[in-house]
Amino acid sequence: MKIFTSAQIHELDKYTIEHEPIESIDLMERAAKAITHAITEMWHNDTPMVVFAGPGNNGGDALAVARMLAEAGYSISVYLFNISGHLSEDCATNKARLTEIKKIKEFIEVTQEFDPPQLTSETLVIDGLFGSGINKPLAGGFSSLVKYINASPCKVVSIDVPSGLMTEDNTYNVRANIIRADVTLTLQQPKLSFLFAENQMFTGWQKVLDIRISSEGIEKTDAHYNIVEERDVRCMLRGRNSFAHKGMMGNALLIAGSYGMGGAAILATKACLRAGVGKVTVHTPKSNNIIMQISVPEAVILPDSEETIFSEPTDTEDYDALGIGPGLGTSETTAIALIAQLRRTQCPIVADADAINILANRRAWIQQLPKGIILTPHPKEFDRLDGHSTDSGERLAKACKMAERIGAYIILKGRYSALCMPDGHVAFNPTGNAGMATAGSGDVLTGIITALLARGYKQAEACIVGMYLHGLAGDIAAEELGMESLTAGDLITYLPKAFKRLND
Ligand SMILES: NC(=O)C1=CN([C@@H]2O[C@H](COP(=O)(O)OP(=O)(O)OC[C@H]3O[C@@H](n4cnc5c(N)ncnc54)[C@H](O)[C@@H]3O)[C@@H](O)[C@H]2O)[C@@H](O)CC1
Ligand SMILES: Nc1ncnc2c1ncn2[C@@H]1O[C@H](COP(=O)(O)OP(=O)(O)O)[C@@H](O)[C@H]1O
Ligand SMILES: [K+]
Repeated sequence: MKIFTSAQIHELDKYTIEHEPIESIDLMERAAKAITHAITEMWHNDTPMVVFAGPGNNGGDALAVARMLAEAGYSISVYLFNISGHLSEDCATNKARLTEIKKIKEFIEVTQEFDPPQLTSETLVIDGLFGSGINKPLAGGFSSLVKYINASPCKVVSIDVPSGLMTEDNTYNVRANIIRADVTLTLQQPKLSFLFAENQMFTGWQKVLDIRISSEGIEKTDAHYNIVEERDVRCMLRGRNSFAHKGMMGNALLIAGSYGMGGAAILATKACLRAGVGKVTVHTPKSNNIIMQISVPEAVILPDSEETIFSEPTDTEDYDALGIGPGLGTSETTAIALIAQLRRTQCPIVADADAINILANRRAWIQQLPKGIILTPHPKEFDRLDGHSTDSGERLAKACKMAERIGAYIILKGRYSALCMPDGHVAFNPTGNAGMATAGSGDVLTGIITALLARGYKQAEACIVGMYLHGLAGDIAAEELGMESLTAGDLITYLPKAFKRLND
């Protein structure tokens, strides 16, 4: 699913109006119907409702929704903020339509002074102050109103966007002046900023309402941001030839584990095998040899000459992919070996965890990484690599720049892991859940992506399929076990079911 910027949303609106064709006011009516329907499904008609409408089309939506709810028997008070004396055309039309009907409890047009109504825990506030047209942080009277609503015990449903939240970049926004909604009913597609962890407190529960924006327009518009969908992943999955033998299914090399962190190597190795690789070899310190042999008898172990750390690069000629980093440690010897390893490796690489931490301590090296390398940092690891970011938006922008600059695929891990590609595009992964916030989950992802690379998936596909399968395994595990007790090992156990669900 493409995620458009507010400028693109505005253009697509216009495209739909021209090409469907549909009058602008009728498109607003369609949106309002969808919003009203969603509200009536969630709140009974004995809920007292207060609508706050702004001067633009978000306010227009709110006025149309107020009319529809009043006609459905809800008790509605409406405050329309017309401070500058100018309403958008469709907002003005909806004001006229609203004032024609008798069923509204009260309609107040605020032009100067505003005496806020009491908002009790029974009240539902419908927030239609500002939507995708906001162009600067809220201030003055609007910020006071937002603070008043946020401090009240009422429930809040926001139309399209919580008022005050920018659809993309909130780095310089004033967080106290953004509505904290319980529910956000967003039109057509989630906005980019909804995918960032720190904005969940503003959007609350999100529901996307289809308002039938021109599919032709959507098709024609290139989006930098996409949310991966199951059908995309199904198309990318490779089948198994019935004559397949292990030599055809990829030969993977993992370099992982140090003394005390052998578990990371075990998790990555097991995940690699469960992701369908033909053969996996694990280069790990001597002290892990027996542990590995016992834990993963399917793997070949290549013990390092050192007892407790990775110290010498391996020849990669025979391998189809390298996964490096889980539990590796960051000692000086390991750092030198890692850099030598990256320098001599010819096959596709995924570098995670301590491999990233080592690079963060030697930033000059980042520029020399092999083209097409996959890096899988969590937010802290990325900050170590590229400096502190104020928020997820800034971090994503930096990751995109780095991916372009060094020709890498960077997966910024999180609720919606973001794959930043060298061509500037970003794919967000929708699967996964909070049960996966447990040590070792990332090692499992590294194992999966290494396997897919070894099986011949191109970098972008390996990342997209890998992220999706990893999250889906977590979702199926959570369906059966609940989130609380989930461990990284469960992700491996449920990987077969994830594959099966996608293959069926
Ligand atoms: N395809 C779509 O997405 C559709 C969008 N519609 C609605 O239209 C909305 C967008 O409407 P608009 O583009 O009119 O924008 P908004 O209604 O979000 O706000 C625009 C108005 O707010 C003013 N403004 C912006 N930032 C401000 C600030 N910080 N302080 C004070 N005033 C500020 C602008 O000057 C303008 O008057 C969407 O959010 C949605 O609710 C629907 O009506 C129909 C279809
Ligand atoms: N709340 C969540 N929702 C979805 N996925 C999550 C969530 N928390 C963690 N994950 C996933 O789990 C993995 C955690 O990786 P990471 O932080 O590197 O863990 P570790 O270093 O312990 O292996 C990432 O792939 C991330 O996307
Ligand atoms: K809003």
